[in-house]
Amino acid sequence: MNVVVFGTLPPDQLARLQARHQVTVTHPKTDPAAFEAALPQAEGLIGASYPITPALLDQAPRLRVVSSVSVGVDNYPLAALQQRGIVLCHTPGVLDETVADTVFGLLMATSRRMVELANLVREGRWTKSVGEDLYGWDVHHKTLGLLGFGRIGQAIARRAALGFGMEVLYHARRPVDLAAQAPELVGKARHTPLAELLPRADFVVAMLPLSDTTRGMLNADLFAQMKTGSIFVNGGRGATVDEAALLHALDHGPLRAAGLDVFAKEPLPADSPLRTHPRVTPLPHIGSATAETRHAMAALAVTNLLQVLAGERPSAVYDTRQV
Ligand SMILES: NC(=O)C1=CN([C@@H]2O[C@H](COP(=O)(O)OP(=O)(O)OC[C@H]3O[C@@H](n4cnc5c(N)ncnc54)[C@H](OP(=O)(O)O)[C@@H]3O)[C@@H](O)[C@H]2O)C=CC1
Ligand SMILES: O=CC(=O)O
Repeated sequence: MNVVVFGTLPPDQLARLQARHQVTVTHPKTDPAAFEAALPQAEGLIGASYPITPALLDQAPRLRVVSSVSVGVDNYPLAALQQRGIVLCHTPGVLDETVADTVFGLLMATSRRMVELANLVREGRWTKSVGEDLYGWDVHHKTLGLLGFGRIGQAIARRAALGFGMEVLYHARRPVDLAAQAPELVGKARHTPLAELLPRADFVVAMLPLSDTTRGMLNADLFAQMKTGSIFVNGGRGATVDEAALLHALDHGPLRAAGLDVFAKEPLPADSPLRTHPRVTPLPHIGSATAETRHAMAALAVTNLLQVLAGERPSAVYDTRQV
């Protein structure tokens, strides 16, 4: 069958596809015409970081499966896929611990001002012991408020509660049955209404998917409810945050600082104030970007695609009826 890769796969994973199917590798960000030219024959699509629109699906009448090399599915038109009976696969689970490491690292780097102080050393400004003006703030034994308590949120909670002695409050639409899903967090993480979580948390970490229900969810009202001097970290999706409201909360309170791995527009535009804000630690969307984890994601995405084209149930299918 005809498989179209959009983006790059590791050579061994590309070879798995080529052993079974006719494969066309395209790079739609730099050559959208070549990608679109391959769509009419495509039975499978595999790739990441490129929005697949209903108009693109219209050009792919033979398409049976879209396999994303990501866990987030906000680049895909869920209703249009559902209507056309096209299976959507993604990569849950294999990246949880790596993303949790990144997000917790970003939280620590932001609170302890590590990037700012590393720059001080690099720029030859380390001339004496740092004074009060450059002190950071403790992380251990503080209160963490998690927005989103799924696979990755729970992995962050384990680091916070079991490693750093933090109290963990979380917000999700439904409480999680900890005894069944995360017994190590029983008594250590608590489903908490936002009205209680936001004023109590020293660190608010958003680990939310982007959907119709979360777009712009972190708005001026929510930032205004956060504790004075708290730190906001976003590891989910940039568009869950109203960035103007975030900047206002940094400049006029209550936020002390923010650590951001994701932005409403990526790469971050040159004129975004978040790029140079002195109390923002920005990262270029590197949550899962380790050699091991990116390879595991590609391998799972290839497995998913091969399974669907073989008429089997894929290892990780996304239910496109979800919101
Ligand atoms: N920075 C990076 O590199 C990475 C970012 N991500 C992002 O992280 C997201 C989360 O991944 P993962 O943990 O695997 O996803 P899960 O689906 O396991 O968890 C999602 C969590 O968000 C909650 N949630 C969803 N909608 C709402 C809502 N409207 N209000 C409150 N809570 C909500 C869910 O609970 P409930 O449904 O009960 O509300 C659940 O707790 C991904 O979708 C992706 O966008 C993922 C990997 C890497
Ligand atoms: O942002 C990364 C993902 O896997 O989703």
